[in-house]
Amino acid sequence: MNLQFSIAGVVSRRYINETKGRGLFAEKSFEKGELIFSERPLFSVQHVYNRATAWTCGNCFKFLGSLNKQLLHYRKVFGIKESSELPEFENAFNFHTKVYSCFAKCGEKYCSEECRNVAFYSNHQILCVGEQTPDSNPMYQFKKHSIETNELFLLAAQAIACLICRIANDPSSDQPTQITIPLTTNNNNNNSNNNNNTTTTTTTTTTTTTTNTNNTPETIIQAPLVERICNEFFSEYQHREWWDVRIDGNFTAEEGKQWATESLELLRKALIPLLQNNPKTNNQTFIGTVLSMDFYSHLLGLLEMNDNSIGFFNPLELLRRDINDIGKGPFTNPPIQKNLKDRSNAVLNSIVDAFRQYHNDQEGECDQEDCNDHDHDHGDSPMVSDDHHGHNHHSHDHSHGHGGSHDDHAMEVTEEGGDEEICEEVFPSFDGFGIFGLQAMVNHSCEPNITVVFENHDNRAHIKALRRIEPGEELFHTYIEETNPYEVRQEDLITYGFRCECRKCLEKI
Ligand SMILES: C[S@@+](CC[C@H](N)C(=O)[O-])C[C@H]1O[C@@H](n2cnc3c(N)ncnc32)[C@H](O)[C@@H]1O
Repeated sequence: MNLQFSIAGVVSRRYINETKGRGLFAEKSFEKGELIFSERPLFSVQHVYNRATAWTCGNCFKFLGSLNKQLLHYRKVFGIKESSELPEFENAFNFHTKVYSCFAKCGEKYCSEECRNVAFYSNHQILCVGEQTPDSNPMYQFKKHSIETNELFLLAAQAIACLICRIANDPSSDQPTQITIPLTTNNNNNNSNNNNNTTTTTTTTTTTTTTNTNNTPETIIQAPLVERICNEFFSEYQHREWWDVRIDGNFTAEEGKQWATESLELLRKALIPLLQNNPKTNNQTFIGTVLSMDFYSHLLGLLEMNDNSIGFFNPLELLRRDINDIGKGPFTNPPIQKNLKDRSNAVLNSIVDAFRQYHNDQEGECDQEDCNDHDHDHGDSPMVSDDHHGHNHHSHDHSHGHGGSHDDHAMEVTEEGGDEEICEEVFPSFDGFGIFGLQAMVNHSCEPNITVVFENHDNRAHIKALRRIEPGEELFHTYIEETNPYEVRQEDLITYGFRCECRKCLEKI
C-alpha cells in the first residue's frame, strides 16, 4: 500500500476553494492512444457471481491453466460430458500456466508461485478459511454474510488484512505511541446531503510515548506504522460514512448500518483472537481502532467512493469471436488455418449448445437482456475459496466504477452458419472491482480524455489517452455512461454527490 507515486508526465494537484478535491493533471503532452500510466490495484476482488464460472488467479486475476483447462473447468460447471480438445494455436492466447493451490488448501488457485506468495503474505493468510472449514468458523460466517448482503465488505476485509500483515511483518512496528487516525472526512464536496461527516476519532495509548525536544509526541516521525498507513490512506482519499455514500443505491441507510454492524461483529470475532496471538498486533489501541465502527464505516465509504471496475474477456471467448470473424483480433497473425478453425468450432460449439441448453432449462429463452444480466446463477460455486462462497444477491454495483472497462473487442457477435443472434458472451469475462491508488484521484467528465483498459488480461489497469492531451490539462474519465442524454447523466451522477460542469453538461447536451 505505497501511496507515494512518481509517474513521468502526471501530477496530482488539489483544487483550492473548490469542491472537487484533487485531480490528476498532465505535465506533458500525450498523443491519442498513448499509454499514460499502468497500475495494479491496492485491493481487489472478483465479483462473487463471476467466481462460479470465470476461473482465474486469486491474485492477478489471469485466467488459469490453458484454453483446454479452461474448457474442462467450464464443462464441469455445466455438467457437460463431451471431452474433445482444442487444437494448439500459435498465438498470444495459447497460454499455459501451472495452477498453484493456496498453502492452506482453501480452494483458491494462483497462476504462479509469486502470485500465491504475494496474496498469502499480503492478506490471504488472514482471510483464508482453510480446508473443510465448519460453518461455525467466524471468517466463514463473515464471508457468508458479505455474500448475502454486500460484497464491499470483502474488499474492506482485504484492506484490513493488508494493514494487519504490514504491521505484523514490519520489523519496525513496535508498540504504538499515539494513534490519531484522521477519520474526519477530507473532502469538501459537501453538496451531498450529508451534514454528519465531520466525525473525528482519536485513540490514544500510553504504552510508550516518544517525545522530541519540545516534549511533544513525535506523531509524524515516530508514528507507528499503523498510523502512518492509515494516515496515508484516509488523508489521500475522499471518504464519508458508508451509509451516507451508497453509490449503488440498492439499500437504505438503515440497512447499510445494520449490515455493517453485523459484518464488523463477525470480522471482530474472526480477527481479534488472531491479532491477540501475535505480539506485534496484540495491542488494545490497534485492535480497538482498526476494528471500530468509525474505522469500518469510513473505510467502506472510502472504498465505495473510489473503487473501479476490473473487466476483461475470457481467452476462450476471444477465440470464439475471432473464429467467427477472422480479420479482427489477436488470432489473425498468423491466420488460423481452415482445419484448425473447423476443429475449434466443433469443440466450442458443443459448449455453446450446452450453454444454451442450460439457460433454456434454467430460465427459458436466452434473450439479449438476460445475457447482459450478470446476476445469473451459473451453477454452484464451491464453498472453498478466499472470499467467495456463492452468489451475491445484493452485489456491489460494479457497473459504476470510475473507468474500468473491457478491452475494445466488439461485443456484437453473430454465430457463423446461423442467422440467429447468439448471446453476447458464452465464456464469461473476468468481472471484479478494486481500489487503484492513482485512478482514484481522477475526476469525472462526460467528455473524458482518458480510458482504462485491461489489455494484458490481468488486474493491471492501463490508462490511455482518448485524444491528444496538452500539458496542464486535467485527466478525466467517465464514471457513468457518457453517451446517455443530459437528463439521464444528471440522474446517474446524483449518487456521486457532485454536479458535473463539463462542456456537455453546461450546454445541456
Ligand atoms: C474517485 S474520487 C476522484 C478524486 C477526488 N477529487 C479526490 O480528491 O480524491 C471521486 C470524487 O471526486 C469528486 N469529483 C469527481 N469528479 C468531479 C467533478 N467533475 N466535479 C466535482 N467533483 C468531482 C467527487 O467528490 C467524487 O465523489
